[in-house]
Amino acid sequence: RIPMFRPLIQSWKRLPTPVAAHSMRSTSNGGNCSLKLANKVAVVTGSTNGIGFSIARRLAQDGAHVVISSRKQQNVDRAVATLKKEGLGVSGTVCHVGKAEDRERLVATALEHCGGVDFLVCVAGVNPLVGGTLKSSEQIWDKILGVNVKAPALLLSRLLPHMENRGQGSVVLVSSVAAYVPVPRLGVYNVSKTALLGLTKTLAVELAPKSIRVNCIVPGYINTDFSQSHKHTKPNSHSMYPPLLFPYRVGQPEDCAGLVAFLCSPEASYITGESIAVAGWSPHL
Ligand SMILES: NC(=O)c1ccc[n+]([C@@H]2O[C@H](COP(=O)([O-])OP(=O)(O)OC[C@H]3O[C@@H](n4cnc5c(N)ncnc54)[C@H](O)[C@@H]3O)[C@@H](O)[C@H]2O)c1
Repeated sequence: RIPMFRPLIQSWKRLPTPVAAHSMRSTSNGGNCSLKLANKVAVVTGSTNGIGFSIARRLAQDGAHVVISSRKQQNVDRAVATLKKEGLGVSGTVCHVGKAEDRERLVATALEHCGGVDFLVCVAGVNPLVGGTLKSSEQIWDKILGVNVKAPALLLSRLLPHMENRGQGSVVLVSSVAAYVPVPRLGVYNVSKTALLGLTKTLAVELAPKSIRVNCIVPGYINTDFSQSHKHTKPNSHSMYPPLLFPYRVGQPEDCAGLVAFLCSPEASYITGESIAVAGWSPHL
């Protein structure tokens, strides 16, 4: 009825209903057939450490083949070896997401090993400067926006034809609560993570006709190397940060991984354009 929504409605008709999603789980196809992401392929950027590694492990535990990537070969080798030892289906390649040739190699690796891609999870993110927005050089702006915002969109544009071929797909971006409550001295980083909320909404609308869902997770303080190096931004250590509702514990990478696994699963087949906080806190309060 409303022309703007017609492509969305048409594409939703092609998404599996909850009943169809349930029957997908009982499809018999190899040893992992009972796992909800069996026969699926996931590309995860920034996945040799921290939140990305935990997401890679969880998607693989749920039956997906996961293509691991980050900037250094030795880190990729270590992450792949660790997960293979756990009996999980993973492969890997070096990919600095800010480099076009690395993004091409990541796409090529996924296609070579797996023949297609169902999920893209963009975890890689940087904050090379602790300082105010207006004190940031053009180089800093380019680096932070290039890696955190532009790279997920450019990588997805290369993967899109291969995701479309699979019939349906799921993309998950990784923002930060700094998008809702700017952390003082993380100026441009705050801006980049806010931009990801907008990118999520725009891509969700643009890709719905292709049956690809786009959602965003919004971590709070999660215990990783990255957060250790930004300790001064920890909640409750700064009066401007919103109070945690679960002050007795710190967020763990696995808290993010569980949500990503859900967003990629058939159970989330009617969810798109959402940004969900994993923060022991909610921006809706
Ligand atoms: N840890 C937190 O408290 C927290 C909170 C909010 C958001 N985040 C976001 O979560 C994401 C992951 O953070 P983390 O805490 O797991 O960090 P981490 O430092 O533990 O891991 C980051 C991973 O990204 C990789 N990486 C960094 N730059 C890259 C690049 N240019 N190309 C490819 N890979 C790259 C690293 O090699 C590493 O594997 C980031 O986008 C970060 O902004 C983290």
